[in-house]
Amino acid sequence: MSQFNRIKQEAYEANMLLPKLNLVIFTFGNVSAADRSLGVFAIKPSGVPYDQLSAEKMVIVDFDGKIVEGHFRPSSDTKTHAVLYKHWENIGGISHTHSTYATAWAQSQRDIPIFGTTHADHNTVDIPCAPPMTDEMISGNYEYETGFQIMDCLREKNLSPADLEMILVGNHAPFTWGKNAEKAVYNSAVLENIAQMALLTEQINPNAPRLKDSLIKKHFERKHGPDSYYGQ
Ligand SMILES: O=C(CO)[C@@H](O)[C@H](O)COP(=O)(O)O
Repeated sequence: MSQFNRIKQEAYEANMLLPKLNLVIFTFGNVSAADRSLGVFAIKPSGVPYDQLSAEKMVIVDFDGKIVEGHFRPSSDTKTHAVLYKHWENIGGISHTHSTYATAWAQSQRDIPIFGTTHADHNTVDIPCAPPMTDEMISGNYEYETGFQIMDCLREKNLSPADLEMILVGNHAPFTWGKNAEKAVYNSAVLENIAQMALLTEQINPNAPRLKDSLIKKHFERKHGPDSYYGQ
C-alpha cells in the first residue's frame, strides 16, 4: 500500500465534488490535497474528464512542483498549487474552479463587495481580485507567477491565508484553500454562491450599499468568534 494513498483518495473525492456541486464542466478546474509530513500533495491529472478519474490517477507532486509519483501529467495549474503549499504552511487543500459567477467577477477584475450576511457568515472583507497577470509573468513561469500573484494580493491587503480562504485572479478564475481538500471545495461553493448574490444585488440596485461593519462583525463572530452560538 502506497504511503500516498490517503491523499490520493482525499484529492479524488474532493475533485469529484466539483461537478457534483456544479462548479465545473468537462475537465475544468482542479483540487489538490497535501500531506505535510511527507512534503507532497496529490492533484488531479490534467485534462482527464471527471467521470474518468480515480484515486489511482491522482499525481503526487512535491512543494517545488516536481512529480514524485504518478502515471499521468499533473494538472496544468500544479505549480500554482505548489507555490501556495510551499509558502502557506498551514493549508492542506486547494481548489480551483471556473465556476460561472465567481469567474465573471474575475473576468471583470472586480473585488466582490460584501453586500449581505451570507457573505459575512464566511468572511469580513470584500473578496479580492488579484490583478491580471502581466506579459512578463505570462511569458515567464506563468503558473508559479500565478501563485505569487495570489500571495502578493493577500499580503497587500494585510490578510493571511487563515483570514481569507478565497480569492479571484483577474481575467482568470477563483482559487480557494482550507485545512483540507474538502474545505477548499466547500469554500469554492460558498464563493460561487456569494458571487451570484452580489451580481444580482448590483443588478437589482446598482447603488446597493456595502454591509455595515456592525452587521459584518455580528454575523462573522456568531459563527466563528470565541462566543460562537452557531450550530450544535
Ligand atoms: O485554469 C484552467 C484553464 O484556464 C484549468 O483549471 C483548466 O480548467 C483545467 O486544467 P487541468 O487541471 O485539467 O490541467
